[in-house]
Amino acid sequence: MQASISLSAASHSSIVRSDRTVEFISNIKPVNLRFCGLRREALGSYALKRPGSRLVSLLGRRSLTEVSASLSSNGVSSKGFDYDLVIIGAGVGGHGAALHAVEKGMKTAIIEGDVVGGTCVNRGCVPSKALLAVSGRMREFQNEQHLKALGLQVSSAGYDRQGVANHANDLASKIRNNLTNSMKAIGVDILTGVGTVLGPQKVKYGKVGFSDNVITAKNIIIATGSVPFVPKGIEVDGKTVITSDHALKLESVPDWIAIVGSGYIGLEFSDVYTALGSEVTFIEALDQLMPGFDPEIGKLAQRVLINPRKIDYHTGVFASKITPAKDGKPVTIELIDAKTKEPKPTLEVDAALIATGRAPFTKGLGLENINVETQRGFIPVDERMRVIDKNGNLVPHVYCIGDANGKMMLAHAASAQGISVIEQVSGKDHVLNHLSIPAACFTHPEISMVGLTEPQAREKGEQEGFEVSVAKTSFKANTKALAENEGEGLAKMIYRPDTGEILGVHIFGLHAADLIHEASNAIALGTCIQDIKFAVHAHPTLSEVLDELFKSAKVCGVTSPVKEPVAV
Ligand SMILES: Cc1cc2nc3c(=O)[nH]c(=O)nc-3n(C[C@H](O)[C@H](O)[C@H](O)COP(=O)(O)OP(=O)(O)OC[C@H]3O[C@@H](n4cnc5c(N)ncnc54)[C@H](O)[C@@H]3O)c2cc1C
Ligand SMILES: NC(=O)c1ccc[n+]([C@@H]2O[C@H](COP(=O)([O-])OP(=O)(O)OC[C@H]3O[C@@H](n4cnc5c(N)ncnc54)[C@H](O)[C@@H]3O)[C@@H](O)[C@H]2O)c1
Repeated sequence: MQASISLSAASHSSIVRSDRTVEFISNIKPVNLRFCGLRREALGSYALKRPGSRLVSLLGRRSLTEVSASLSSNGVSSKGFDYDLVIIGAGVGGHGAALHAVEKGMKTAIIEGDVVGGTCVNRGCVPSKALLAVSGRMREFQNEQHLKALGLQVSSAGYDRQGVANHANDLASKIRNNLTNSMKAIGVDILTGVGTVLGPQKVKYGKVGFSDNVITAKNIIIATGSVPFVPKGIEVDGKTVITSDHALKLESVPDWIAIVGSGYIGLEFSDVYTALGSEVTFIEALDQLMPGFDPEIGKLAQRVLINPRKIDYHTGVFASKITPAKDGKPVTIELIDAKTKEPKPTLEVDAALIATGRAPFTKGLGLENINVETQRGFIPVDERMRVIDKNGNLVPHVYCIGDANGKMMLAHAASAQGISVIEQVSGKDHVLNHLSIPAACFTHPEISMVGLTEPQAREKGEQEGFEVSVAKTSFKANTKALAENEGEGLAKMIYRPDTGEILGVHIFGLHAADLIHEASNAIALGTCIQDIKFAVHAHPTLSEVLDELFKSAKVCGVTSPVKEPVAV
């Protein structure tokens, strides 16, 4: 990206928060702009033409000179402190908090003990989605019936394992660089080493074996994330018994792999491995596969994502001991019944992927210095991410966000929690509604959800004395889905018929991960069904699945507040 003349390099880039915004900056070019010179007038005139843009909101509040000055430096710290904010951990949570803090004028530092980007960028969302992009195409190219229905002929589908692995690795490097540059450009101090809390406003950091640096900060955010959880008795060798950290490198594609745990990681990797030719055996401790999903969606997902594929499964069993392959012997998996603890027949497979959840990473953090005890490893926080000590009191000026607090182990939740904390420390009370945060599993087709499942909603309804209704629509009636020959899918909304409040939405089908946002935004903004049902959707699009869903809900006897018509 190029620097501007009237705005400094730092200030120009400071507007960059995501790839989309980078594009937006580049898109300014046609409006009176000669790169690499983003002239003041150009920026001003563009800003006026695009109401609602980030530039307009910045320029609307302050003069361009002020914006330029404040954006080109990383704030000035409050009196008596080295920084306004120190963040421990430069994963997506820490990154989201850092960017928002600088925008709010805070002098900010972020401490990272390993590589910038944390789990999501280096060992999670990013490389896994690169592998899933490949598995989606392989699946399509191998599906003769599907191709025939579209009138297509593909002679044969194949892949180069190292090429696929490189795609995942290259994507992670690219996003890691973007993340690092976005912080450097706005002057966030990226400090290298392990961070340890010395007190509510004091942190040390440094490389092991070197002398420590002590810094003070008005506020501290702990954002140290998580690592794979490996149950007792399971020996990981990184080759034949692996976690997602190893699997993402795709060093091999085993003929037969057991996946222990059928949550997000297990399910996404089953999609990757079966598309690349492996046979999969699921081992799941609970009585059903995908126990975290809405049961009806889970059932449909099993019918489409499990049963027709080379996948078998054992539910209600624990993997009590797993021994890696050695001296020509296969991987052995000893199983016990999850309830009775009776031994079950031992499995012998080529490899095993352990996908049994994640453990918070709080080692060496110095929590004892602020009188904090973890709970099952997680750092206890209240609804504002304020850390709670072992006596139940709030630790002043210390917050914890992301996987380390265990509220919702998702990348965008970590980042949203970080932004929420910054809002609070800059004087605006803010509580994040976790029931409005969407989640998605990127299988083919995808699964997405927001809010409560049907059983959770019914339980809440019983406790609080309200009725619960369910509306459903199928992808089979959607023109766009049928044009793509992808009519297998269901959208389901759980709602209150008395008020029109949306309690939860679950989608299984093509691009479900993108479709969920209309519902999650409605929940976040408190939009009721009787209002959203009049919103117009372009035809033919998959979004009409949700349009149908909203229209098919039966909200009784409620009228929304009358809104003044908006003149256009
Ligand atoms: C295979 C896989 C796929 C995933 N896919 C998705 C997905 O598609 N969508 C989604 O929303 N989520 C996904 N997740 C979950 C997502 O990756 C996490 O929720 C997210 O990374 C959490 O962010 P965080 O900032 O809390 O922690 P992390 O990303 O784990 O970052 C924490 C950082 O802190 C550093 N650190 C730790 N201790 C210290 C210390 N004492 N001093 C200095 N630095 C320290 C670590 O090195 C790390 O860089 C996936 C996870 C996995 C494993
Ligand atoms: N697309 C996404 O958003 C995405 C993708 C991957 C991971 N993640 C996040 O990463 C986290 C970890 O994912 P995950 O799939 O490892 O965890 P998970 O909690 O989603 O699923 C773990 C599964 O393993 C089972 N299990 C636990 N111990 C077992 C044992 N000894 N034997 C047999 N089964 C056992 C559990 O019953 C559960 O079904 C999740 O919280 C998720 O939010 C998100």
